[in-house]
Amino acid sequence: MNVRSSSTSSSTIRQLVLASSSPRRQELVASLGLSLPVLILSSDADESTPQHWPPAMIVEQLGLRKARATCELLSSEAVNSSLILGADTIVVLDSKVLGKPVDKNDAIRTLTALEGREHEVYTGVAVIEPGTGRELVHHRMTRVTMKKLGDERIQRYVDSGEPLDKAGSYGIQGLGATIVERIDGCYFNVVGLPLSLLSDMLDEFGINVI
Ligand SMILES: Cc1cn([C@H]2C[C@H](O)[C@@H](COP(=O)(O)OP(=O)(O)OP(=O)(O)O)O2)c(=O)[nH]c1=O
Repeated sequence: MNVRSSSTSSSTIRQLVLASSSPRRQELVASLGLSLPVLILSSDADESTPQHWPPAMIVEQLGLRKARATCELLSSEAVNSSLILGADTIVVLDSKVLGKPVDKNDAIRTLTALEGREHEVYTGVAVIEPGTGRELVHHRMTRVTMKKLGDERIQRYVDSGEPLDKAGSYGIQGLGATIVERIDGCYFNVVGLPLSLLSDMLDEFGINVI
C-alpha cells in the first residue's frame, strides 16, 4: 500500500530511525550493513485496533502508527533528514489474532492452541519520510506449522522465558526453532522484519542495500 506519495527518492536522508524496542528488529536492521547511521528510537504508539480489521490491516496500520509516533519525538532538523521504519508482527490461528502473551499461563494456552497445526504470521512494515510526507506500507504473510509438543514440553519451553515477549509465544530464531516443523514463506517475516521486502522499500527511497 502506498499511503501517501509526493516524491520517489530523497538525497537529503542522513539517517534511518528504527521505531522499535525489539532486539530482533534491531539485529535484523544491523545485518543489512547500511551505509547510513541507524538510530533506535521507540515510542509508545497505541496498539489497540478495531475487532473487524483483517490481519494485514492490523500490522500495516500498527507499523505506520509506530513510525509516526517516533516521528513526533524527533527534532525538526532530524525530521527533515530521516527515514523512519516501524513494524508490527502478529500470529493468526483460525482467524484469531494472537499477540504477545500477558503471562506464562497465557503463553501455555497459546502454544497448546498452536501445537500440531499450521498458523499464519503477518508482519507489517512502514517506511516514512517526514521531510517529503511520503509513506510506504506493506506486509508479508508466512505460514508456520508447529510440531505436536505435549504439555511437558510446552511447560519447559515457557519456563525457558523465551516465549514471553513474542507474538504467538514462540521465537523461531531461538529454542522455538526446535518446535517448528515447516514454514512456507519468508523466515525473517516470522522473526519480525521481512528483510527482502524491507530492502525493496528502502530502495524506493533511494537507499540501496546492495
Ligand atoms: C513469531 C515470532 C515473533 N517474534 C517477536 C518479534 C516482535 O519483537 C514480537 C511481536 O511484537 P510487536 O508488537 O510486533 O513488536 P515489539 O513490541 O516486540 O517491538 P516494537 O513494537 O517496539 O517494534 O514478537 C520473534 O522474535 N520471533 C518469532 O518467531
